[in-house]
Amino acid sequence: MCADLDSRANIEQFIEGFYARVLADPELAPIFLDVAAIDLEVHLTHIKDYWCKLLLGESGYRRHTMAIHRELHARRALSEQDFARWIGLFEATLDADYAGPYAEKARRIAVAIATNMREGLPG
Ligand code: HEM
Repeated sequence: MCADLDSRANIEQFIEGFYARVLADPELAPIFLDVAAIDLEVHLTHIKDYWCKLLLGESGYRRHTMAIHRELHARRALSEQDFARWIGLFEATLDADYAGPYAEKARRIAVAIATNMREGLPG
């Protein structure tokens, strides 16, 4: 049976699965590992808090996501194709193991934020 994204434990597991795919992607992985040179553990903590805020209403995440992507975009332009890949991997992770109202909410939010983010970046 598929799990829903209705608890922190399930959201954390989903994010681990999503990042396994992102960091195995030949186009997206270098943006995280070379351009941003993330500290994976710190980054994953932020991402997990972010999705727990969006889906569960938790208040742990208080950072300026758009400004972070604007800075990133200035160093390495984030293209339409990059966003399509990001969404594709997000949805593939959902479709493999998750189902239910929270999983569908995550899908809708991810697509909406990706669209807004893309439209909010210059060029
Ligand atoms: C082309 C698509 C995307 C790429 C390549 C991308 C890449 C990145 C990278 C490299 C970072 C780390 C930046 C740094 O620490 O300097 C980051 C942070 C983050 N991204 Fe994205 N991103 C994309 C789309 C999205 C979307 C659509 C969302 C939301 C639905 C999102 C949410 C976040 C969050 C919450 C952070 C953490 C920021 C923090 O440190 O607080 N990203 N992203």
